[in-house]
Amino acid sequence: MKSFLTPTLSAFTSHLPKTAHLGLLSLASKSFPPNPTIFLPLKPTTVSPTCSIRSIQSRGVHTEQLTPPSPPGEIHVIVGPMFAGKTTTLLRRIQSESSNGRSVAIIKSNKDTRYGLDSIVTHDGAKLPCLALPDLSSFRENFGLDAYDQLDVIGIDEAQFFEDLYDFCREAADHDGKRVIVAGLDGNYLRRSFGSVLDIIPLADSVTKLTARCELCGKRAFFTLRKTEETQTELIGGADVYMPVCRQHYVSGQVVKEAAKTVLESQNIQCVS
Ligand SMILES: Nc1ncnc2c1ncn2[C@@H]1O[C@H](COP(=O)(O)OP(=O)(O)O)[C@@H](O)[C@H]1O
Ligand SMILES: Cc1cn([C@H]2C[C@H](O)[C@@H](COP(=O)(O)O)O2)c(=O)[nH]c1=O
Ligand SMILES: [Zn+2]
Repeated sequence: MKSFLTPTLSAFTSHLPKTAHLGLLSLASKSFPPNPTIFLPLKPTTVSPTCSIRSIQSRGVHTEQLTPPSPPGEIHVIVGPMFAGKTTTLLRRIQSESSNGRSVAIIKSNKDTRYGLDSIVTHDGAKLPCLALPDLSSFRENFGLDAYDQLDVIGIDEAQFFEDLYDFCREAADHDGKRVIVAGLDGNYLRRSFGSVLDIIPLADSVTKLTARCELCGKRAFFTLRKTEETQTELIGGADVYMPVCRQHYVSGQVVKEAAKTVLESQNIQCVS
């Protein structure tokens, strides 16, 4: 049977290097040499159509539906507890893409104000410039429509804070041909799915789950224990509020927290009565 998905239009061009977005790239290269070389925009090569637009139309098929998008992009997801090296891994991959001559940009949530809004910073202090945004849908406009078109790779840090993660990643990779590298927490302090990070797993080319070291025994840590009493899901903080723990110490840590809560509550009741 003949497939309707056979390439038909010259828009199926080879995946070519694009002009770098010099603004961000030159900023980035200050922190991460070597500087990528200048790109010469190459002439797109075309694939001979196997059937014309008219022949498709004459079969009563909407051409817009068949108009091929940009060459397919990719989605790579990096998850794990806090202190596992997610941001470090994201920075390294972005740095490597940039060194290979690709135009890159990094987005983080503007909810995380720990290190200012113009850079993403690891727990070790390594950093790269970024755009801090309330949502991902505002990225194209903030970044500039032309600059967006030239972009090859988009890094997203603190992905758990973006509600529109799924739609953005799907559009950027499937339609706009971008390579999207996403880093975020898969689980919150209660080990429940956090934001939309797990929702994008079915969209992903690759998923990397990193581990930290348990702060109490040094074994591999898969979870993040909140050390404080707060119960809201989103609570910005670092080692002052959270620690990475193994399964055994997550369970015992929660037991200790529950016991402390019970004691405090009973003391409050005694004080009031
Ligand atoms: N309990 C901890 N407190 C502070 N820093 C830590 C702790 N455990 C590990 N680190 C440091 O944090 C680094 C990872 O930082 P980062 O890439 O920002 O992690 P993530 O983005 O996963 O939170 C590790 O290489 C280590 O040096
Ligand atoms: C577990 C957990 C974390 N957060 C916050 C705390 C930090 O601001 C970020 C995670 O940063 P990292 O780069 O992964 O170290 O998320 C939260 O709001 N709620 C939680 O349950
Ligand atoms: Zn442990």
